[in-house]
Amino acid sequence: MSEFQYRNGELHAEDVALSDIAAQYGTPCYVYSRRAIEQAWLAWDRALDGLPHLVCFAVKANSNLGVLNALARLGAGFDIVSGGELERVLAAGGEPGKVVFSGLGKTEEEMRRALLVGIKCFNVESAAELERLQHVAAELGVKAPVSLRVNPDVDAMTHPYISTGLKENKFGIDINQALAIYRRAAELPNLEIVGADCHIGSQLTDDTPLLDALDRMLVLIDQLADEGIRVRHLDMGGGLGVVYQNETPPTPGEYLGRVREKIAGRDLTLLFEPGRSIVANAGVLLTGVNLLKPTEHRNFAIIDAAMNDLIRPALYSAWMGIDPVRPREDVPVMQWDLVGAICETGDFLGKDRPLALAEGDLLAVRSAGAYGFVMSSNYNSRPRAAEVMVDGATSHLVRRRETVSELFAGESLLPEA
Ligand SMILES: Cc1ncc(COP(=O)(O)O)c(C=O)c1O
Ligand SMILES: N[C@@H](CCCC[NH3+])C(=O)O
Repeated sequence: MSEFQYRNGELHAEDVALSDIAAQYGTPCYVYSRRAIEQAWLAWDRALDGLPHLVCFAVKANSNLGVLNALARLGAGFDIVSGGELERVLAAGGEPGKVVFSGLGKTEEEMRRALLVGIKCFNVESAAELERLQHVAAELGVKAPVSLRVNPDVDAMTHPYISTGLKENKFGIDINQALAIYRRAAELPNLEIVGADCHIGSQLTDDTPLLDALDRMLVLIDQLADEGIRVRHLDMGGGLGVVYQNETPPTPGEYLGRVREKIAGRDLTLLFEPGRSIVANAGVLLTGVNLLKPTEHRNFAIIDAAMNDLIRPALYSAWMGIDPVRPREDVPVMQWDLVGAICETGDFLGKDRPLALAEGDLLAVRSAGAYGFVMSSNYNSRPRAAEVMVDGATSHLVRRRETVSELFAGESLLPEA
């Protein structure tokens, strides 16, 4: 059940009215529900009950320290893709031994830091990265735990920008080359092969491609075993879709039930890296209506959030639900384009939405907990929004709104002539 519900004619986050949050922290503002985040992670964890497993939240989906801290307290693992994400996990109280490091461009410095704090595994995406990791681990005199991220060449049937498991995508090691690169890894003295992994794309609304990828990974694991290379864990990445509009993705329980059948009888620890399915529907972007501009052709509602705050509609033509915080009946319903104040025609959060609007109204952009704030920018020198975590009847500011002077901190004027 959503933690964002109408009560007494007003949209609430858990037990807090969104209008109170807007009054206290201003808009635009991201609002997360701690209960929703916890329930979503627990749904994954409980569906794997009885199997050795670790559910590693994909930090890229939402890296706010408050969000990571809530998950760390549940015992979550974390999937990171940069040194910056590693530092966030550590600052949020995450256990380094539950961190897997994905990403195709790890630097020596990032590898060194991850080895020193003792992460669980490096998901290696190329032969060149393997050699680099060997070199860094040798310098430190340690063994690096390694899994190869395999590109299984399956079509995730999702938006092309978020499909990652096809031969033509830049991610992972071609499944046909995986055996050879595993053999090489087995020869390198400062590497220890611990796993195999893949991630084929995001916002998958059907689990057939995920299960096809699983079949391919199991064949590879058997081939490796025939060569005496034992893989202890299989990491199937993230990718499970959520409902934005009228999609019908499987629940984690349904998907993992099918995974369970396929791996029955195997001595394998299962890892997953869900991002969106943990946080998307645990967050909204709260925004105010700044000005109304009805024209002969379109009706524009200029809101105080823009594509710099939430880029999904502009970047992927993503549809996000947009609801009034306090629905009103004193003005007629009209078709509105909800646009930001940025100088780009692509700066909209929704188009053709039937809404009854007046200046000063508050709107909630739904399903904004994943790939929302993390993809925000300062374009048009706009300070980034605040982030608030609701927990029952209380709210905590988990990131304050940026100030304008922070926008140019670190920049400098030219030297005197
Ligand atoms: C390697 C990796 N793991 C996990 C994820 C998380 O994916 P999602 O948010 O779709 O669950 C991604 C992003 O798609 C990814 O690239
Ligand atoms: N940013 C994308 C998902 C990217 C997945 C990252 N591997 C989105 O909002 O849908």
